[in-house]
Amino acid sequence: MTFELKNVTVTLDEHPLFAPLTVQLDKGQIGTIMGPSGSGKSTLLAAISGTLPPTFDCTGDIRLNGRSLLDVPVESRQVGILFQDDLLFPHLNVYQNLVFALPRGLSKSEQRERICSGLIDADMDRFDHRDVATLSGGQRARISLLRTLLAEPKLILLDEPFAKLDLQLRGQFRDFVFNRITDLNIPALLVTHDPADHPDTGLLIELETAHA
Ligand SMILES: Nc1ncnc2c1ncn2[C@@H]1O[C@H](COP(=O)(O)OP(=O)(O)OP(=O)(O)O)[C@@H](O)[C@H]1O
Repeated sequence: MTFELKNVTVTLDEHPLFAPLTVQLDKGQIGTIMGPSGSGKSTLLAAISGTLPPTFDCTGDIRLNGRSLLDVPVESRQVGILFQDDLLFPHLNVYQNLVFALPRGLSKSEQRERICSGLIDADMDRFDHRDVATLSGGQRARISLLRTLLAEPKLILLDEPFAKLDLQLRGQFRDFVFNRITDLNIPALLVTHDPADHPDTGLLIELETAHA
């Protein structure tokens, strides 16, 4: 199995935030995590990406492509994250924002080729020198996704990435994201409050409150 959570929960002062979770996702499959506010959805994503604050502990096992991630440092996990706030660097242009994400060791021409082909794919081929502050919400969202994908993640985590987009843009961007995940053939976990975000072929995962 490509991605597995085995009896995973996150504890704060030894109290579990949610009931132990077991999930399996195959390549290209999207798991939609739903649950009440404060149930631990974002904290679970932080445990998977390796960015859990030290006040929390993670128990159980998290496996990606056959190996446990628990002892793997954050920079080696190959887990990409997309948030509802895009976190683009405001003082850099589109190209400069994207070049940061590329794997190390590429030549300048390889960097340019990957970025240009990504921009064409995002229907933004002449935007490389644009100041990110001048982009529309939908354009920012696509650049932000592109930045996540250029890092060649083996798993992608989506923390309410559609929440701030208006209804029409939301549907378009959602399709764009799901198509890229299918093309890359990597598993993805999506946190959302909107059942409409759940793809028909996806796996619905409900976070349940832990019993005392
Ligand atoms: N750094 C922290 N220190 C202490 N408690 C925290 C910290 N971060 C989050 N929490 C608490 O952990 C719990 C889970 O928070 P989390 O953000 O994961 O919930 P969520 O399910 O993503 O919520 P929402 O749907 O509202 O975004 C909450 O009770 C929250 O207050």
